[in-house]
Amino acid sequence: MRLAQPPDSDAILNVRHLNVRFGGQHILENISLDLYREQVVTLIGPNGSGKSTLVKTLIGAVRPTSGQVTIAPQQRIGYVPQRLHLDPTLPMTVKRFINLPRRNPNRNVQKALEDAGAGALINAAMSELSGGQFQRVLLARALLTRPDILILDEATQGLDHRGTAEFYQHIETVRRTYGCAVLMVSHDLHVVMRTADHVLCLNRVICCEGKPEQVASSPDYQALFGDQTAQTLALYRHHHQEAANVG
Ligand SMILES: Nc1ncnc2c1ncn2[C@@H]1O[C@H](COP(=O)(O)OP(=O)(O)OP(=O)(O)O)[C@@H](O)[C@H]1O
Repeated sequence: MRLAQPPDSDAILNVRHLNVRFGGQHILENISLDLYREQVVTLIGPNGSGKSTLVKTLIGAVRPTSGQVTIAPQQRIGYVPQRLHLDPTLPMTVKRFINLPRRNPNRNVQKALEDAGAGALINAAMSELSGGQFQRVLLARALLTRPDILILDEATQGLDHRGTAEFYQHIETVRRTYGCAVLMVSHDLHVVMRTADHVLCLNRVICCEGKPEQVASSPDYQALFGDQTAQTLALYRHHHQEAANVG
């Protein structure tokens, strides 16, 4: 049972007893979480477990049936969606896209693109970008607000291993440069184990949470992710052991 907890005043985002129903269906049930400055929290869970719905509730795109989402005053949110479809016949440069719906000073646009690892793409056509380049442009767009909280909904979907690894390197650089908290949905368990400070495993309810290693060895997590878990965890332990031996 999850006990009622008061919001943590050090957190920059609090969720308390959040419930979302669509029609008669309970999609999210009694979700509570805290996000702290510079913390990386990763949300994992099987398909249809409510990850995107939770993210959309946090950014205000879905209204909860009950419960609270509280964001500390003056905290700005940057959001990188799972996917964005643009009409490929629409002639649009990266610069034009990134200035929708509002124009930004050129130096801000260039800086955001550089921070997202897309500095050379400002005059490229959106329709000619690779999947990885496209996602970096979406990241740059989210950075224009200089976010305190960066929220990413499976931003590496469709990227290969290298593209995924590169994208998460940019996220790590961004977290350090902007000092922002990161909340991301990820299916890539290797990335989760390596990069997250805190993992939330969602399956309508939060079925387990904690440091990556704690979550990976939890029976609830293993019931959801099975063998993949054992392999990921073994690799994670191996790397950490090696790092400890070197250090
Ligand atoms: N607007 C909506 N109206 C009705 N049902 C919805 C709506 N949005 C999502 N759902 C349902 O809510 C459930 C959770 O969906 P959600 O997209 O949040 O899951 P997810 O964990 O992000 O899944 P995936 O890993 O496949 O992206 C699904 O059963 C989905 O069909």
